[in-house]
Amino acid sequence: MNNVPLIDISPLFSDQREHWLPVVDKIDQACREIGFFYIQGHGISSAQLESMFALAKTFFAQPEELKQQMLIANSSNHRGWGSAGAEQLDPSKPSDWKETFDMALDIHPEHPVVKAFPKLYGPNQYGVLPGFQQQMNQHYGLLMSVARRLLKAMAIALQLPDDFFNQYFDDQHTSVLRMIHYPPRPADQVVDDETKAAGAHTDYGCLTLLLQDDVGGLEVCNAQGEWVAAPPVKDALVVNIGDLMQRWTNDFYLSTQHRVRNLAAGVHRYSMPFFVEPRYDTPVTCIPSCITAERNARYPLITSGEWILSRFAATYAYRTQDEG
Ligand SMILES: O=C(O)CCC(=O)C(=O)O
Ligand SMILES: [Fe+2]
Repeated sequence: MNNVPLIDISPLFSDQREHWLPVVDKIDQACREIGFFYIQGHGISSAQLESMFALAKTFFAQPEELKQQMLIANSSNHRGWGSAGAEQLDPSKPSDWKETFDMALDIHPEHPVVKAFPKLYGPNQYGVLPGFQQQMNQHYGLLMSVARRLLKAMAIALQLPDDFFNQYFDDQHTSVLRMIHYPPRPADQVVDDETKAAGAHTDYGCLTLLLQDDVGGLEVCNAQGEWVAAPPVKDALVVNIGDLMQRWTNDFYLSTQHRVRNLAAGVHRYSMPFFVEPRYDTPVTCIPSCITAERNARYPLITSGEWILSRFAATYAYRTQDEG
């Protein structure tokens, strides 16, 4: 597959199962062949998406000292603001140049689930921007309802009960809404052809729903190892499979590498990935329909939370320091 397919998911709003099935097939095919697809007809309005870009611009334009008060490194559960350059280990080889903001379900520090798993659950850090908390939470809810339809479609495709995945997305799921700002690099940074705005990686969780602005630069590595552009499509979201879903499906659904090309001088880019991740104690073990005559189960049982934390530890220096 040398392009990222576009799927109209509006039939997933029907309560008649036969309307779902053609869309289920398209999603299933995209997940197996490239692990990436665009969705249209997802029900989130153009005005809502525009308002989120406006919010991101206002948020990241706040003074540095206000953003410092929401520093993600001060959060035990990975919420808040991360500065551009925080992960800059070798200044002669500039890597990702982006600032970020992460939020998820906000759970009181005294709640038992926070006591049990303090690295994934707990409060958000929103700062002081008026209306910010409310708007982020509203958008989080809208994205989660799109994700639930996709998870149901995948359950149908994989011959599971309709709510198989959604049962793990109750009031303790760990999905994260992230806003990203790629600012222009400082003039003294030396960049070469290999420098990317976001280096090649796979996502950790089940699915990612990405909203990107109209700058472009997102690229996806297809099964033949070729980098394919995933340019902005107005009002569409880009959906991709993450490592946890690849593992759950015994490598039938592909968690595909992707990256963002380095930006032209002076250009700002904004994007918003929504990382769809189930509750911590979700048992992830090979789905029966993904065991075939040619393919035994490839991975032992793991909980979603253990998996996500192991991937975090490999990525964020500030987390590994205190984890030894
Ligand atoms: O900014 C983008 O378009 C992609 C971001 C991404 O892949 C990620 O944050 O995982
Ligand atoms: Fe990603």
